[in-house]
Amino acid sequence: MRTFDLIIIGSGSGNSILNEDYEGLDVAIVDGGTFGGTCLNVGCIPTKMYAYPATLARHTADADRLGVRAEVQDVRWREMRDRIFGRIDAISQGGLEYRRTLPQVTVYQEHVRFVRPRVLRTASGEEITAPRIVVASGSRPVRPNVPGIDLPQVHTSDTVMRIDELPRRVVVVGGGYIGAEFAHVFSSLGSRVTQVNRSQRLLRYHDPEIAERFAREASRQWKLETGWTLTAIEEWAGDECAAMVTFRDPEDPELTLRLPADVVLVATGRQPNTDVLDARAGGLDVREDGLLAVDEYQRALSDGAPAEGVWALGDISSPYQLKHVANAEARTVQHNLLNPGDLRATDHRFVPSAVFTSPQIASVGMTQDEAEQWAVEHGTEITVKVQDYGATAYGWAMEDHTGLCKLIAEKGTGRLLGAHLVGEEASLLIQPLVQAMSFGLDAHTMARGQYWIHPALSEVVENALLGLEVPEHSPLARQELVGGR
Ligand SMILES: Cc1cc2nc3c(=O)[nH]c(=O)nc-3n(C[C@H](O)[C@H](O)[C@H](O)COP(=O)(O)OP(=O)(O)OC[C@H]3O[C@@H](n4cnc5c(N)ncnc54)[C@H](O)[C@@H]3O)c2cc1C
Ligand SMILES: NC(=O)c1ccc[n+]([C@@H]2O[C@H](COP(=O)([O-])OP(=O)(O)OC[C@H]3O[C@@H](n4cnc5c(N)ncnc54)[C@H](O)[C@@H]3O)[C@@H](O)[C@H]2O)c1
Repeated sequence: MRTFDLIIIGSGSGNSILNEDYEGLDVAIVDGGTFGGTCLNVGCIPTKMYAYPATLARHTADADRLGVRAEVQDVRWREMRDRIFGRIDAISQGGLEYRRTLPQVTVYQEHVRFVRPRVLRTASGEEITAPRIVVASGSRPVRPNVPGIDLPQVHTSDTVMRIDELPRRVVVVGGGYIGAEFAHVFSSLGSRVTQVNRSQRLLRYHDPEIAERFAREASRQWKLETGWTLTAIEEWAGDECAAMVTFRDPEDPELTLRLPADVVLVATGRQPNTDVLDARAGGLDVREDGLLAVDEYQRALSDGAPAEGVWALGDISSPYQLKHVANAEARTVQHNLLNPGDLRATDHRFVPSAVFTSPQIASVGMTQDEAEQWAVEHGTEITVKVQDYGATAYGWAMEDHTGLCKLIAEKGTGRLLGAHLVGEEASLLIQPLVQAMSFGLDAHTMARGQYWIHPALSEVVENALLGLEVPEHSPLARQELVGGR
C-alpha cells in the first residue's frame, strides 16, 4: 500500500487546494472523470458560454419593440460547440499535464472507494492511504428510473452540450436551475422547447414572486407544463421526432401527457457521489439526503465527531451545489489542513446564486416567507419593497416590463435580510447587496452613503433600498476623503 502525505479526491475545487504552501508534501490527486471537474467541463462555464449567445439571440428577436427590426439568420451550433469545447478541453488538458509535471504530485485518473478509514482502493486495485484526505468528489445528475432513460436521445447536462446538431424539438424534464438555463439556450437558439416540471412551481427555492414572474416570461419563450411526472421515453420512428416522452399526472394516473422530442434533457437534480465513494466504509457519516456530513471547519464527521484527518468540500457535502461555495470551502480546507491549531470556519451566511436565463434571476438571503417566519420567531417586523425595473430611467431605455428587484429588511434596524431580482443583469446587480449583507451595511446607509451612477440600471437597487421603511442612519464615518476632482 502506497502512503502519501495528502490525498485529494476530485480535481474540481479540490485541485485548487495545492498552492506553494503544499510544495513539501507528497500528494495524490485522484479523479476518475475529466480533469477539472463539473464547473469547467460540464457545468457553469460551458453553460454560460452557450447562455451568452442565446441571450444575444433573444435580445435580437425582442428588439422590434425598441424600433429596431433584426432577426437571427443563422445559428451555427457545431461551430459554437467546437469554439466552447476547444477552449475548455485545452484548459482541462493543460491542468492535468501541469499537475503531472510536478514531482511531488501523483495523479490517478481512476475512481477510488474507501475500503476502511483513510484507506482507498483505486478501480485498478491499488490501495493508497494518507494521514490527511480531502474528499471533493462532487455530485452527478439524478436519472429517474423509467423505461427508456438509457436511450441515445436522452441526455443530462453531462452530454447535451456536445451533441452534433441543434435539435428541432427538445423536451426538458425538470424546473430547476439546469432545466431553466437549457430551456433558455435551446429555445433562444431556435429549438422548439417544452419544459415539464413535476411540481406546479418552477425554481422552487426562489421567492414565489420571482419564480412567478420568471414563469410568465418563460412561457412566452417556450412551452411550460407543470404538474407532470416523467414515466417513460420511447424511441419513435418517423420524420417528426426521434422519441416520444410520456408524463403522468401524480394526482390522477389516468391523465397523461405525450410529447415528441429529438432530444430529451433530464434535469431532475444532482446527487452527491457518497455512494460511489463508499463513504460509510471509510467510517464517514452520510446524511439522509446523501451528503457527507461535515462541521463548520469542513471536517468530515464519523459518528458525529470529526473523523481523524478527513476533510470534505463542495457538492459532496454542501447542500448549495454552487461553485463559489465549493471554492470558499476549498479555501477553508486549504488553510485548516496546514493550521490545525487555528481552524477557520466557512462563512455560509449570505450565499448568492444566479440563474443565467433571459431574464436572469439572482437571489441572496431569506425569501419573503422565510423572513416573515423569522420575524415572528424573533419578535420583530420586516419591510418589503418591490421595485420594477420599468420605473427607473434605464428601464425606460430598455422598455422593460419584466424586471423587478425585491428587497426585504428588518424594519427597526434596516438590516437587509433578502434580495431577489429577476431581470436584465440580475447576476451583477445583486453583488452590492451581497456586499452590504456580508459587511453589515444597513439599507439607508447603503442607499444614501454613496453615489449611484445616473441613469444606470443600478438605480433599480437604489430605489428599492429607498422604498424600504427603515430608519435613517448617518452615512458611515469616513476617516479621510480621498479622490475627487
Ligand atoms: C449544468 C450545470 C451548470 C452549473 N452552473 C453553475 C453556475 O452557473 N454557478 C455555480 O455556482 N454553480 C453551477 N453549477 C454547480 C457547480 O458546477 C458545482 O457546484 C461545482 O462544480 C462543484 O464542485 P466540486 O469541486 O464539489 O465537484 P466537481 O467539480 O464535480 O469535482 C468532483 C470530481 O470528483 C470526481 N470523482 C467523483 N467521484 C470520484 C471517485 N469515487 N473517485 C475519483 N474521482 C471521483 C469527478 O470525476 C469530478 O471530476 C452548475 C452545475 C451544472 C451541472
Ligand atoms: N446558475 C447556477 O448557479 C446553476 C446552474 C445549474 C445548476 N446549478 C446547481 O446544480 C444543481 C442541480 O440543478 P437541477 O436543475 O438539476 O436541480 P434542481 O433541484 O434545482 O431542480 C430539479 C427539478 O426537477 C424536478 N423533478 C425532479 N424529478 C422529476 C421527475 N421525475 N419528473 C419531472 N420533474 C422532476 C423537480 O421538481 C425540480 O424542479 C442546482 O441545485 C444548482 O445548485 C447551479
